[in-house]
Amino acid sequence: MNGAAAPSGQALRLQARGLRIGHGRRVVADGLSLTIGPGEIVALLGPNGGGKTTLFRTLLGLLPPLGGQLLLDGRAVADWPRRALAQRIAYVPQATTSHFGYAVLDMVLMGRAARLAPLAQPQAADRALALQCLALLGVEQLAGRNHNEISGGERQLVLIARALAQQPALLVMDEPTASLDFGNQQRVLDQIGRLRDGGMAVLLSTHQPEHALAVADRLALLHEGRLIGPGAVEEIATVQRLAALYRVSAQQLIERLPRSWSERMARAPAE
Ligand SMILES: Nc1ncnc2c1ncn2[C@@H]1O[C@H](COP(=O)(O)OP(=O)(O)OP(=O)(O)O)[C@@H](O)[C@H]1O
Repeated sequence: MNGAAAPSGQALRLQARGLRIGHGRRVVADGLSLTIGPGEIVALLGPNGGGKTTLFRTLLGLLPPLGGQLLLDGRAVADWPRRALAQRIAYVPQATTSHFGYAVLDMVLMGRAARLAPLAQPQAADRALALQCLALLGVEQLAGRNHNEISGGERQLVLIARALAQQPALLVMDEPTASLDFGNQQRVLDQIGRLRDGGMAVLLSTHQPEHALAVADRLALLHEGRLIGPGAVEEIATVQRLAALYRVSAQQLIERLPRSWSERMARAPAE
């Protein structure tokens, strides 16, 4: 990773133990345990409605855990001041339009908020960094455009640039390649790999198992309210497990996945 969006320099460890997640009294998943630390990419696969976003929002302190333990560097996430948390963790949500017609550059500058003194305005250096982050995603030409008047894929890239401008130690990305064309999917995956190489921790969800294979150091499956893993990709992604996860036959799964993926899974231990 070049210097533009280098992590803040502090090592980070996010740890969930026996976590129960959900909305109000509605439990979505229970008994979830995972740890993520510097310089690794953990990918999460799961069906629609399986609880990936709910888990991410809980890890980010945006939803209260319904049970279990959630610690950032040994301290409960709920006890971290929001500003300090925002200096450590950035979130790339699924792309949506905003009610306000912000310019793209201003959207990215919002990523600097936790790094500025309270009520301070962004400075030239913040603007330069924001532009650099847009350039990393190949969309610096959008800087002056209205955020609501760009395409869904462009918005996705801008949201990633905003998260990079935050210079987090952990980047949580909810389906970062959804709505991107083939080339931009590849460029975003390459960029995520460079962030990891630069020491950032990355937790991402995807509906494309081959993307997890391409970048993840460890893989987890969120299946019927339980977390399988995180563990080595080959250990976790067996044909049987993925077929059950997506409710297809093993044959359908193998036919649909790229050959590189099915060959790698073929080496996985049988269940
Ligand atoms: N705000 C909410 N209030 C109540 N239930 C919710 C809320 N948001 C999501 N849910 C429910 O929680 C469950 C998990 O949803 P979640 O969005 O976490 O799944 P997901 O794995 O991210 O799905 P997708 O892959 O479709 O984005 C679903 O049953 C969903 O209907």
